[in-house]
Amino acid sequence: MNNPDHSPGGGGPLRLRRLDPGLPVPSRAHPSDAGIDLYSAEDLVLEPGHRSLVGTGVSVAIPDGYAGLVHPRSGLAARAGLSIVNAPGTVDSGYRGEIKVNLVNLDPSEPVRIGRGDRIAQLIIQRVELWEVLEVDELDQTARGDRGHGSTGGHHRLA
Ligand SMILES: O=c1ccn([C@H]2C[C@H](O)[C@@H](COP(=O)(O)OP(=O)(O)OP(=O)(O)O)O2)c(=O)[nH]1
Ligand SMILES: [Mg+2]
Repeated sequence: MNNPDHSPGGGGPLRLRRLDPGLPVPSRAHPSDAGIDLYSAEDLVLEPGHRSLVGTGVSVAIPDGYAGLVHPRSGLAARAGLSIVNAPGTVDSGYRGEIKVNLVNLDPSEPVRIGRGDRIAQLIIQRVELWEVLEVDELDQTARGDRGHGSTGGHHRLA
């Protein structure tokens, strides 16, 4: 359902260059979708367990204070086992090169065929805070302290 209150927000529009004019301009499938779908600039076959850095044919100028996150598409993940090695990939605001996607075939037996012009990933623009790092001698005390990685239990059914 469309949210009547949604607004473009942020510093949009996103300035984008097509390095490959043979591909469409990336867009959202629905106006309020979080992700802008990115196209593959290449034809390729990914064997099970293999990966490839795939061009999208676009570069963007994301304003400082924002980042682009390159997320997998859930349909391709469910149908074919296609994912992204470094999901979500981070596109820094200062980056002006081609956005590339490190695709991986996680299916144990079937190859994945990707055609030029297929939508292989989605770019989500998010605000980020550019905090400085301050080294200190001690951190404040908390109830959790240094306990993590399953310390609260609940994983007894998993091996
Ligand atoms: O999925 C991705 C992730 C990154 N990049 C580009 C944009 C990003 O700004 C740059 C660097 O990414 P990152 O900082 O994740 O990689 P790194 O290994 O730390 O490289 P660098 O030393 O260049 O920062 O690579 C992509 O095109 N696709
Ligand atoms: Mg980096």
